[in-house]
Amino acid sequence: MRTVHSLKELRSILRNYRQQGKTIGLVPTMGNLHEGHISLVRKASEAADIVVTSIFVNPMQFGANEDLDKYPRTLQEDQDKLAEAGNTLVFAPSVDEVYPEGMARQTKVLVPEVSEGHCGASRPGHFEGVATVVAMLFNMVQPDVAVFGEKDFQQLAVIKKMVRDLMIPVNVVGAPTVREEDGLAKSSRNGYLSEEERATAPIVFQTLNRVAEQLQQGRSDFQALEQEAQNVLAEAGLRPDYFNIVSSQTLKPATDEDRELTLLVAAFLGTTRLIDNLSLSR
Ligand SMILES: Nc1ncnc2c1ncn2[C@@H]1O[C@H](COP(=O)(O)OP(=O)(O)OP(=O)(O)O)[C@@H](O)[C@H]1O
Ligand SMILES: CC(C)(CO)[C@@H](O)C(=O)[O-]
Ligand code: BAL
Repeated sequence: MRTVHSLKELRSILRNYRQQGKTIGLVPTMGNLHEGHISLVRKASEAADIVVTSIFVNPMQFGANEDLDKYPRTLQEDQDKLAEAGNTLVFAPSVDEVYPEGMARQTKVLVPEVSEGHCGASRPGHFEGVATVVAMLFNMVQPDVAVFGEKDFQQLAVIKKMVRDLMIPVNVVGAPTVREEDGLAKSSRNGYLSEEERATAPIVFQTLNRVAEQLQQGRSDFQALEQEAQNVLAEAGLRPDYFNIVSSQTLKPATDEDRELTLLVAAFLGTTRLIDNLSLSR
């Protein structure tokens, strides 16, 4: 497995693979890899001949008061895990390589409707940063297939919409959320949790499951359920950001007609912001 830092080198290696008729899979990440990321690499390697994992902590998607500076950067450990998982190439560009003119750039990718609400409301500009860098990664790597985690449900919806609207020739595939034994969704940010916070964190997935059960038992007073869920989280010591019951297709508030529902949640535990989601049919 090789690691490259420059776009020039990346393109030259990929040109070679393409000439050999190989298909290319891309797994975009911000590094500090865990089993969730590795499951995406495995999925990509089933769908394509060679797998490129990008590791880039993208400044454009972080808000001014967010954790850009403290976000864990662990390239050596990440490389070891990727080599073991059968990854072919790591692309780990510097900020200057991706943004040679700095952050005051002209061209941005906006995916308005699907970026509204949920994380889009709490993190203004976040999905603009995500869509822009993912569009750039698609142009840099020109993958046949790209794999993203369902843990970031709204992000996956934004990327799918962007690809359709801009007719980017890539097959975007979602992969299920990998969890700890107690149900907590694996996330690089779990590393910020104190021992006590880590013990509390599974309440997020437990609450998703409890609300899903109630929906399946026929409850359809969505707003009351959302409020109850927020109360449960608050009583456990979290600060809920949102708990929204939405149509899985549109991510708009659920209506009685919707059969496929997704529960989206974000909550702070201390200063750490956890997100999770659960989809159900009824
Ligand atoms: N537990 C997980 N299961 C499956 N995919 C995941 C999981 N966690 C992250 N991913 C996916 O990995 C890709 C890279 O995500 P990222 O590097 O932000 O990881 P993360 O652990 O979610 O980090 P963060 O804590 O910053 O949200 C995304 O497509 C994301 O949805
Ligand atoms: C898709 C992504 C790599 C873009 O920076 C990031 O948002 C992430 O890690 O989910
Ligand atoms: N996992 C999504 C990237 C972010 O939180 O910035």
